[in-house]
Amino acid sequence: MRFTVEDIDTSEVARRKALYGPLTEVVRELIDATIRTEVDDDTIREVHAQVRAATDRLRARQSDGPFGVRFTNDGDGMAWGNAVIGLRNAIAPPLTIARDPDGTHRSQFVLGAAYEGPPGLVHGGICALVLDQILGMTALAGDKPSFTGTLTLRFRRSTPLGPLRAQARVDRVEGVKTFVVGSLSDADGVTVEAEGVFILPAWARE
Ligand SMILES: CCCCCCCCCCCCCCCC(=O)SCCNC(=O)CCNC(=O)[C@H](O)C(C)(C)COP(=O)(O)OP(=O)(O)OC[C@H]1O[C@@H](n2cnc3c(N)ncnc32)[C@H](O)[C@@H]1OP(=O)(O)O
Repeated sequence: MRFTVEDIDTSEVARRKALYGPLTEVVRELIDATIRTEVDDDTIREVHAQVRAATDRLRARQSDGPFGVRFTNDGDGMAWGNAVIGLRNAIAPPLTIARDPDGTHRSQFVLGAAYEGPPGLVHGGICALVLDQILGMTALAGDKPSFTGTLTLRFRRSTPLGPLRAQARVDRVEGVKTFVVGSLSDADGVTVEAEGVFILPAWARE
């Protein structure tokens, strides 16, 4: 499992964020444009070649696997490949998840064309993805890992593509198990309710 420490300081983290963040954002836009474009065939073929060439340039030097979750000596966490919050992951919406003083975690975000299931609606698996992340981050206590054991969803009504909110809070802790509840909402209220059991794995227990 790739939890690693990188010997870099906060200013180097900031430099990398400024470098990779805009690249990820433009690739994210490219995904949306690829779904929605109605330009002519020749333009599609030209852009295909340009994107192929750009991809080959990036691949000229790359890591031999996923990004992993890296920490700096200053304790900064870099989950930059994460499918929901990853700074370097263009398929991440991405979510910025804030923690209230009472421990509730919240996020406001927009899901566009890349997250469609039924027409105009968010794919159910994407609802699960977002809720797993926010419930999982809510379950984290200090530097202890916490893995999803069970995630239960109730889809109360369809979730429209567009601006959304998610929130989560710890319901209770029983030994190595943290029970978290949360929801996904649109402007009219809750669309999906979630309950999760997050577990400190045996290999991480003292
Ligand atoms: C800003 C950057 C910061 C960086 C910071 C990192 C950020 C990065 C993001 C973090 C947020 C990630 C949010 C996504 C979270 C995932 O996506 S995690 C990935 C999906 N989950 C998995 O892959 C888990 C796979 N399963 C496993 O690894 C193991 O089965 C588990 C769940 C760890 C449990 O195994 P175990 O440790 O051997 O557990 P075990 O000792 O048998 O049982 C312990 C207790 O749990 C119960 N239990 C066991 N399995 C289950 C289960 N599946 N369901 C319910 N209860 C269970 C047992 O009954 C037992 O209960 P008690 O007897 O204590 O009452």
